[in-house]
Amino acid sequence: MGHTIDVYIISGFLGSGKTTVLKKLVEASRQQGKQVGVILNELGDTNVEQHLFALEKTVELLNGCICCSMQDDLKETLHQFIEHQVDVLFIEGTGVANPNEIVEAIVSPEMIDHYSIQSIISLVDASQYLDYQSVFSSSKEIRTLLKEQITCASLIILNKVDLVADRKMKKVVASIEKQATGVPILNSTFGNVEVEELLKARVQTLDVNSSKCTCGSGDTCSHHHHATLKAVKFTEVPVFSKKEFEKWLKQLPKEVLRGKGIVKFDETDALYSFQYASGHLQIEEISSSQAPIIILIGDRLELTSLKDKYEETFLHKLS
Ligand SMILES: Nc1nc2c(ncn2[C@@H]2O[C@H](COP(=O)(O)OP(=O)(O)OP(=O)(O)O)[C@@H](O)[C@H]2O)c(=O)[nH]1
Repeated sequence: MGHTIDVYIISGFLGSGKTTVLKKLVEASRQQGKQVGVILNELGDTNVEQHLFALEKTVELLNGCICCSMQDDLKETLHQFIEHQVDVLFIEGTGVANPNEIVEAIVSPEMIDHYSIQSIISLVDASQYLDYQSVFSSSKEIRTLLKEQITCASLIILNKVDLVADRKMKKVVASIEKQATGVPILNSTFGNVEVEELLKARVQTLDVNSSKCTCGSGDTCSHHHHATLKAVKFTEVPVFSKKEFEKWLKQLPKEVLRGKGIVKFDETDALYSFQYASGHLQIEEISSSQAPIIILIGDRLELTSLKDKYEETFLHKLS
């Protein structure tokens, strides 16, 4: 048997910190002299984070989820990476991906000799976890999905602990431990855990039909969770003042769980990438030639009213 490519699957709900951890993994592997491959998957048809992995062999799979509707694209991409001769491949699923389905593609007869799964790293947003688990503030689809991501993991990174008080943290940890017995859990802020822990080989033989994965109990995994989680994009983007942009984000309905994109502000000529997750906004200047865009992702989004409100707020600037 020839060269096998080590694979790491990075899973976790919307905004939990997957890309933040992926950057660390890529950097560490590069420093070890490895040829790195990256597969990025987005629900929408645009990736606003491509500038982050400009040095890597990166394939973006857009407009669907590689765990279901894009399984064929994932397989084709896996074939391509065999030709590319990379040493290590990182696969970041969408925030709504079921990692078990990605595993299945990799352990398929045609791939199994070329790839070796090292770890399924699941990010959990400690600041939102209890809300997402609650029947009062979250949908059944989200609860099921979170459970799948947690129970299929070989390592859980409990991220965003900086946003959580100690008492709440205890509840979060107890709940996760109950769902993922024996799976190591590492607390982190901005994915800051020992990189050796992230890169450790934690998957020996992977039985995708093992009872450990809640979704792998049969050969049909229903993907009803994707039906309610949607991405909406705005491509007509005005030049904002930072204040009005923040104000608009803050008033979005609670169904909007995640926002990201590229915007311009009238204070400067620069282009900015923005990330809106866990109710927090982060803005970073970027050098990119991408056109401004705003992407919102959420559960049962009322697309028409979101669009109307956007136009109502910014119409005077758009024309
Ligand atoms: N306060 C805080 N913010 C964090 C932490 N980790 C990541 N973030 C921020 O949360 C936002 C989302 O992080 P990402 O790494 O893009 O999350 P993701 O899981 O890739 O998000 P999706 O694109 O929705 O799949 C970014 O603004 C990050 O800088 C953390 O530990 N604490």
